[in-house]
Amino acid sequence: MKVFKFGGASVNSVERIQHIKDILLAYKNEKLIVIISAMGKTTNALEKVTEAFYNGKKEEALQLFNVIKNNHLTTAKYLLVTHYNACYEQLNNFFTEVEWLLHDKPVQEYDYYYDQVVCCGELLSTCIISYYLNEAGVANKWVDVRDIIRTDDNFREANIDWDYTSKKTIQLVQENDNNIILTQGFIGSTDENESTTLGREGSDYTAAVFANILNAESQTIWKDVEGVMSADPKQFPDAQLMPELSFDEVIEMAYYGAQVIHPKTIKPLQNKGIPLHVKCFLDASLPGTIIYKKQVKNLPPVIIIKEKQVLMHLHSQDFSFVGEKPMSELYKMLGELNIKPNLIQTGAISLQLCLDDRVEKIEQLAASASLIFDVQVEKDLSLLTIRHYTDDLLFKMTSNKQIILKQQTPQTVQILYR
Ligand SMILES: Nc1ncnc2c1ncn2[C@@H]1O[C@H](COP(=O)(O)OP(=O)(O)O)[C@@H](O)[C@H]1O
Ligand SMILES: N[C@@H](CC(=O)OP(=O)(O)O)C(=O)O
Repeated sequence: MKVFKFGGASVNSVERIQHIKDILLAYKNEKLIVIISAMGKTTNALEKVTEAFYNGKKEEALQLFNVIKNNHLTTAKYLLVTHYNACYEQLNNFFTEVEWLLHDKPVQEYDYYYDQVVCCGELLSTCIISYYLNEAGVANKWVDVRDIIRTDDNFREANIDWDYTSKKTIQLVQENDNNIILTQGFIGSTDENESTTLGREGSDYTAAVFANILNAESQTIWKDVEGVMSADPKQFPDAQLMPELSFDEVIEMAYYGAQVIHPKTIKPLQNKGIPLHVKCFLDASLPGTIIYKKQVKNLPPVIIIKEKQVLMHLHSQDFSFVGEKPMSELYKMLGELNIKPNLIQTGAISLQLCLDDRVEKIEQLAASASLIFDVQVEKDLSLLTIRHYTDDLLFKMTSNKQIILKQQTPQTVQILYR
C-alpha cells in the first residue's frame, strides 16, 4: 500500500487535474490511498464565507459561497461528460448543507462554524476528481473521510482518536476491492457527526495518519515544485533541491515554519520508519526528495521566512523576576488559546513572544496577560530563520533590515526584523 497526497496547488485547474490521471495511470496495478486537498485557494475563500456569516452578514456570506459554487460547477463541466449529472447531484448535496447553515443565526463558537463550512472544500474537490478519474479509466472509490477519521471537538485543530480511526481504516481497506481509494485530507468528524478540521494545510498529516495505520510502503506528496528546496523557490529562485533529508531535519524545518510540509506529518511516518517522498506532479520522472531515517550531512543553508509576525512585550508589573509562576501562568494562557509562539526570549523582568498575527488570538492573549504583566504589541514584523547558516549569508540577508530580536545556536539563527 502506498499513500499519495495531492495538495491544492496540484488540483487548481482543469489541466492539473487531468495531469493527476496520468500520474495515477502509471500506478494502475498498485494499491493506493489518494488524499486530496481543496482546489487552489478554496479554503481561504471558505474562511471568508465563515467570517461574513459569523459577523451577521448573511447575504455577503451567501454571495461569496455562490462564487465558490460556480467555480466548482465550471470545473466539473469542463472535466466531465457522462458522469456530470451524478456529480452535480452530489455537489448539490454539499452546497445545500452549507447554505442551510448560512441561513441560520450563529449561536455557537466561531471555530465550530469554521469547520462546518470549511470542510466543504475537500468534499467538493474530491467529488469532482473521483468522478473524473472514473470517467477517464482510473477506477477509484470515493470515501467521505469523516466516516473514517474520528476526532475530538477541538474545532480547527482537532485531535485524532487513533483507536477508532485505526479500526475504521483497516476495515475500509479490507472491504474494498478497488485499487484506489480516493478521499479528503484535512477533515474529520466527532462522535456526534460534527465536521472538524486538523489545522491549516493538514492534508499532509491525514496522509501520514493513513500511512501509519496501514504500515504503508511509502507516502508521496505531489507538489508544484521539484521537491524540498533550500528556500521557497517563489521567493528565492536560486534555491537548491535537497535530494535527501532526515526526518529530524524536516521536523525542524516544519517547526520553524517551512511551508513545504505540515509540522504534524513527520511523527506518524518516523514512528513506523515509512519514507516520505516529495515529488513534482508536473514531471513525475524527476527524482524529488526522499525523507527517511538516514542521517544526511552537508546540507546547504535552509532559509525560512514567516511574514505577518507580532512581537508581544511582557514586562513585570512590580519589578519582580519573571520566574516559574508567571511563566507557568503564561503557558497556561497559551495552551488555552491554542497559540504556539514562534520564538520566546526571556530576561530578568520581561519576556518577549513572537507570534503569528491572528488578531482575535492576539487580543485575547494580550487581555489575559495584562492581568500579570504590562503588555505592548508590535506588528508588521517578519521572522527569518536560517538553518546551517554561514556568517556571510546571515550578513547578506540582514544588512538592510532593522533587527528587533535575534536568537542563535550553532545550527540555527532566528532574526525578527522590520
Ligand atoms: N523549502 C521549500 N521547498 C519547496 N517549496 C517550498 C518551500 N517553502 C515554501 N515552498 C512553497 O510551497 C509551495 C507548495 O505549497 P502549497 O502551495 O501549500 O502546496 P500544496 O497546495 O500542494 O500543499 C511551492 O509552490 C513553494 O512556493
Ligand atoms: N485545504 C486545506 C488543507 C491542505 O492541506 O491544503 P494544501 O494541501 O493545499 O496545503 C488548507 O488549505 O489548509
